[in-house]
Amino acid sequence: MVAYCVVATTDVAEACKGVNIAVMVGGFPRKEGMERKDVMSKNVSIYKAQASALEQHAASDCKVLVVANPANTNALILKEFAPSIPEKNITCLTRLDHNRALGQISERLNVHVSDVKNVIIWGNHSSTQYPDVNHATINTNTAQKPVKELVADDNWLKTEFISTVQQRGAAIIKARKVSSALSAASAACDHIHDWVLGTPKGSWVSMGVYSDGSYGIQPSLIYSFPVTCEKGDWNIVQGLKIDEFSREKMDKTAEELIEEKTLAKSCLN
Ligand SMILES: NC(=O)c1ccc[n+]([C@@H]2O[C@H](COP(=O)([O-])OP(=O)(O)OC[C@H]3O[C@@H](n4cnc5c(N)ncnc54)[C@H](O)[C@@H]3O)[C@@H](O)[C@H]2O)c1
Ligand SMILES: O=C(O)C[C@H](O)C(=O)O
Repeated sequence: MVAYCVVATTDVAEACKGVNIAVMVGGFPRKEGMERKDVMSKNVSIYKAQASALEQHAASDCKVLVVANPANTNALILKEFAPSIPEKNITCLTRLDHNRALGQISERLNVHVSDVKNVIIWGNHSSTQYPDVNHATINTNTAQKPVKELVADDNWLKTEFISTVQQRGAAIIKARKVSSALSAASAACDHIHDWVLGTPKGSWVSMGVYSDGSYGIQPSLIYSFPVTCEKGDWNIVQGLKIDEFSREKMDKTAEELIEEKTLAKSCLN
């Protein structure tokens, strides 16, 4: 028999005691008209305190998923102030953007969302993120076909598709006056599920992870990459061909993360 027990507490030490998986949703959320980095100073101090609590009280193998915005930079602050948690155990949520990209393609092609795979979200969970379908495929009855070939509209893929995914969070806030809830929770479950149990063979997902310099992205940023997961570990998918259009978009979102990192550091002083 498995015994479940929920501890509801406002004591951060008690909340972090012995945890193996920490999903960090606490924070000051973005309101209509704000960019995610506008909530930086409030969240930097929250993440500094929560990192220290995890550092002191969490299990040594604790896996951390930062959801609260600005998610990538909050995760970076958390990493700085929880030095004993391995850097591979600190991630942020871009799976929501990944799922949104799958959803846009599935609608466009009128196929089931589970038949679309290997989209990529590069970079920041912000309006500079780069949703990339260059390597994405669709399962048809007979074969796997490239999304680019089936959509057959490069202009749509390079403009409306990208901006719809980039702006989806803002569109939800405009419509609801609060940020996405169920889709974000579902994406957080997807992220942890695949991280712990593994990604299906031949598929990857997007996760915000500590850059090791792959694809020329500056190390020491939390940047969203395509990853495969196995036995509780993620690995960045290597060797994907990057064209000039993608390179520019990937660098632009990295630049924003470098700016956020500088801003976050200035908030700490
Ligand atoms: N990465 C993503 O894909 C994604 C998706 C949806 C929402 N978000 C972000 O997730 C966060 C939560 O969103 P929400 O709609 O649930 O917001 P919310 O305001 O309903 O919840 C935030 C919670 O944080 C708590 N909080 C405030 N200060 C705190 C502190 N110092 N320590 C601990 N907790 C504190 C608040 O009491 C509140 O319960 C926001 O930052 C939002 O922007 C991210
Ligand atoms: O956009 C936001 O601030 C909320 C969330 O990050 C989202 O993408 O829905």
